[in-house]
Amino acid sequence: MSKITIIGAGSVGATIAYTMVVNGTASEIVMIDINGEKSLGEALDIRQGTPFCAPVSIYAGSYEDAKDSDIVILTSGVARKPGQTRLDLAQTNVNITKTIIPQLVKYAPDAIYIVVANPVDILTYQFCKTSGLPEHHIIGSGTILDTARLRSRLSEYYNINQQNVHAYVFGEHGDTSFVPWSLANISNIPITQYRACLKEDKEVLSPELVYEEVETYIRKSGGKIIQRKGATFYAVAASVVHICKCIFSATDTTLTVSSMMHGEYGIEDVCLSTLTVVGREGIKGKLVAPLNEQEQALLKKSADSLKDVIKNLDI
Ligand SMILES: NC(=O)C1=CN([C@@H]2O[C@H](COP(=O)(O)OP(=O)(O)OC[C@H]3O[C@@H](n4cnc5c(N)ncnc54)[C@H](O)[C@@H]3O)[C@@H](O)[C@H]2O)C=CC1
Ligand SMILES: CC(=O)C(=O)O
Repeated sequence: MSKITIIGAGSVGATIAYTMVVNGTASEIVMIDINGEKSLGEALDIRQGTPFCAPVSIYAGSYEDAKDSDIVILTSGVARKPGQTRLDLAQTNVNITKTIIPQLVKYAPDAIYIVVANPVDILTYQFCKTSGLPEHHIIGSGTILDTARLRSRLSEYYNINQQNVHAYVFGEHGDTSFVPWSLANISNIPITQYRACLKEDKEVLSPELVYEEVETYIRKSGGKIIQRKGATFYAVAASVVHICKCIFSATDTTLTVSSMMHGEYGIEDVCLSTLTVVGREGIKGKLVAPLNEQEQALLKKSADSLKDVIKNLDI
């Protein structure tokens, strides 16, 4: 038996719920939204497809229904408008989260929390600082989505299975994110050497991969999708459901998710994404993977940029 509560039944919350039902991720899913009609409608629509899925109870509820949840997912908030940065959203969504935290802490004090609403690193920090819950139970989805975008882009470029691509996006889920290319490899071959190892396909891969272009593509992906269809929700839903699966499977898994820094890479008192081990109890630890000097400086820059935002917020 596994119970998940989703706060916010908008595009992201509803798509997470749907993805979970189709994947059989949980046996009970509660959807809570300030707009009760919306959560009722979404839960009903998803429920009517359940005869074709693994048994699941999915319903719209109130905070009381979050009781005994294993995982609570926070997607409530205002979404980015075209042209708006994630940080522009900060105080608005901090204020929304402020009203929600006391109710969640009251009914689901033992749950593992996954923060998805933006700006995700700031809201994860707010959750850590103000909820009183253990930090290892608070996970921001962070750059798991950016990492998925990177892996899918590299797999397209090299025409290779995404699962063979091991590359990560670190830092803020936002404009100061970056790829530590020194860690990136395909099937254990450092990415810088991979092209030279290819025998037949080199000509279809020209021009050569330009790392900066890939990073820009990743950073701009969310904004470009929002411009085209108004919101992003499929890839983030797949990413969040993957985090839940890692938790339920109790198999320790490395993910780039956001959590409180405590001196790793000399950074503290801010939440951002580095390689993190996630297991049944939430965050099990962080891997301080070796970064070169330039990468360490980029991580520090990302942390400083988040701290600059935090100091101007009323959390
Ligand atoms: N971390 C990530 O990788 C991603 C984060 N997001 C973020 O997720 C959030 C949700 O995005 P969408 O679902 O597209 O937005 P949406 O506008 O479709 O849904 C937000 C939902 O939150 C609800 N809500 C607002 N205030 C609430 C409150 N006080 N209590 C309960 N529910 C409340 C609204 O009624 C609405 O149904 C946004 O902040 C967005 O930027 C979106 C995509 C990726
Ligand atoms: C909306 C957002 O944060 C993203 O798609 O990256």
